[in-house]
Amino acid sequence: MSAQLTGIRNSPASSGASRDPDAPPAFSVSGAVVAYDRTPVLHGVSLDIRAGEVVAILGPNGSGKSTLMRAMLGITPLAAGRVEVHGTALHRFRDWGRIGYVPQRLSAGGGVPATVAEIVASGQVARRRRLRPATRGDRTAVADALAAVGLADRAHHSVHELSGGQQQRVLIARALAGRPDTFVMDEPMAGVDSDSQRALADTITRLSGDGATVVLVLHELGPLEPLIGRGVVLSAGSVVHDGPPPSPTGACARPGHEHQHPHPGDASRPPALPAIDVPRYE
Ligand SMILES: Nc1ncnc2c1ncn2[C@@H]1O[C@H](COP(=O)(O)OP(=O)(O)OP(=O)(O)O)[C@@H](O)[C@H]1O
Repeated sequence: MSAQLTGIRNSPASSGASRDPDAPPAFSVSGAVVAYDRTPVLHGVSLDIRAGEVVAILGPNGSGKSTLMRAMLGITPLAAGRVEVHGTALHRFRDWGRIGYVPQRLSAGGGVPATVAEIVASGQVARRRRLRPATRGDRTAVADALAAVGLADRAHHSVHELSGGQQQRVLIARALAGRPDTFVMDEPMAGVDSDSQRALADTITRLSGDGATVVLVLHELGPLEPLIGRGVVLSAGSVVHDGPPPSPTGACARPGHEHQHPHPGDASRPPALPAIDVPRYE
């Protein structure tokens, strides 16, 4: 998809707002606590993400990255704390057309038979008025998004015919098709080949240049490294670093390092700046 991705026309619908220095943070999280089965997995996380900022959420497996993203979008309820989205308390926020969410892979289509184009068009629902049929502009946006991820020729295929990496690209296209100005992407590079990762990085760079806010869960910065000035590192449900993304160190810096295990000394290490995962995508 590399050459095609660079041709995307996906100017965020509200990029002007994102460039407004007086705009409220895209996300303001304070004291967020999330518990599953009464077991807390986020312990009072606080962070602001400015409109127009590109932020990587980093940390070991199970540290709470996906949970934080889902809590920021109201998908997972807070046990305590508060989230505001573009200046509005989450429970009052209605402008979901501004938000493009790329969940972790393999939820595209679920068990329902759906074509690639249908899944991508579902990304426009929040922007459409009820019962309004798709306009030519809507169809163009779907075609542009599919071209951007190199799947234009798969529009009418069942999503179940696609590989895991292609399904991931469908989820990214779905987010692009709604032309949001705020992207929340949970490991968008996972399962995507390295050429496509670079092309996707070009798209995210362009979206950022247009003023979009981009929050990404990443295991490694990879081709996005030049774009990411801020890394928020979670460890065991708490923020242990918020600033320039720390470099992977030691064995964790080795290309292809699998992070499915605790590091020696993890238990005793002070929660200062843990080594960053550099796992290999399958
Ligand atoms: N729906 C759920 N029900 C119960 N426990 C959950 C659920 N989702 C996540 N957890 C647990 O919450 C903790 C944080 O999980 P989470 O997926 O947010 O971490 P993560 O940092 O995104 O991990 P990974 O890098 O492996 O995706 C883990 O211990 C996980 O097992």
